[in-house]
Amino acid sequence: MTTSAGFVALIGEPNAGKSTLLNRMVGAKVSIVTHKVQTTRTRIRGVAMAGAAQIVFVDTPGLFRPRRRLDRAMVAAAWGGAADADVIVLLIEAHRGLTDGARTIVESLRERVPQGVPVALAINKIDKVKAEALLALTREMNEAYPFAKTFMISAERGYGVEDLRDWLAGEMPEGPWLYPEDQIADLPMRMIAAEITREKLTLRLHEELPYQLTVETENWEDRKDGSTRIDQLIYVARDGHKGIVLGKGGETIKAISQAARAELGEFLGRTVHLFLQVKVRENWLDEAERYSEMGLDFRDGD
Ligand SMILES: Nc1nc2c(ncn2[C@@H]2O[C@H](COP(=O)(O)OP(=O)(O)OP(=O)(O)O)[C@@H](O)[C@H]2O)c(=O)[nH]1
Repeated sequence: MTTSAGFVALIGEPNAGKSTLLNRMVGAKVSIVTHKVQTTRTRIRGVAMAGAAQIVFVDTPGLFRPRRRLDRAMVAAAWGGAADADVIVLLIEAHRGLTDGARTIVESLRERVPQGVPVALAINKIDKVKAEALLALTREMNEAYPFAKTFMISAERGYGVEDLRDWLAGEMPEGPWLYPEDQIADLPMRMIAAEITREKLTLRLHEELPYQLTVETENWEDRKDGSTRIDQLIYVARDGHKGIVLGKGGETIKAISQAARAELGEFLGRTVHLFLQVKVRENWLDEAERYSEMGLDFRDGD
């Protein structure tokens, strides 16, 4: 059997459905889906098998106009992933069409994609629009960029996802697999656990706050009785935020902890004891160490 393996970068505006698509192709929840935008901070990878081909997905943070330093690091990470990939998939939303944001990404594709790297277009959320609209959008997009192929999909419902995966499989360069077949994600479990807690925080807290906090898994202990103890630290930027995260009488943090523990337990298939601690770290947004833990490059003076 001739094996093949390679990297696929999924790019698109925040909320395009990258995480949903990745989860579907990989078949396990490694990337976090929420209704809020800009939730993906780290370059989360998943590995899908299609016949003799191994497809390693790089799920990039949403590409948007960078303002703050953290935003800029996220965008740099997103393009970093795309530049290393064998294939790039641009995901857009069918009902939103060629938005200003999508146009900006297309312009960047022209500038940044190395020669010979195919870019496929995946028009997602086709469950939201009529067929005529799709044809017009396909034409418009292909006039804007020479896409190697166009797919119409619904990541949520699974339409067209298999076609996309099979095509990607065919594009993978010949070579040995990069990961053992049974290993679905190379993302360290600690990071996944931190992402799950951060998702619960994002869902529970409002507006600005979630972007100013980060979660780290400090300790992981698989116990003999079949349970796992996980200790995590939640860093907030201000003293006032700590009170918000804890809530009255600790109600908020308790609810977050319960939700995260339940999901972690389901994910790991074992009983989880989760211990959360909130710490104020005024300058965490400017600390290099926090960035590398999120898998991002910290550029001083940016
Ligand atoms: N109707 C519909 N909704 C979808 C589809 N795919 C994804 N969604 C929804 O779109 C929202 C955003 O999806 P995500 O997968 O989190 O998007 P993302 O591109 O990873 O977003 P960021 O992490 O912010 O970059 C979620 O509420 C999904 O349920 C689809 O095919 N149809």
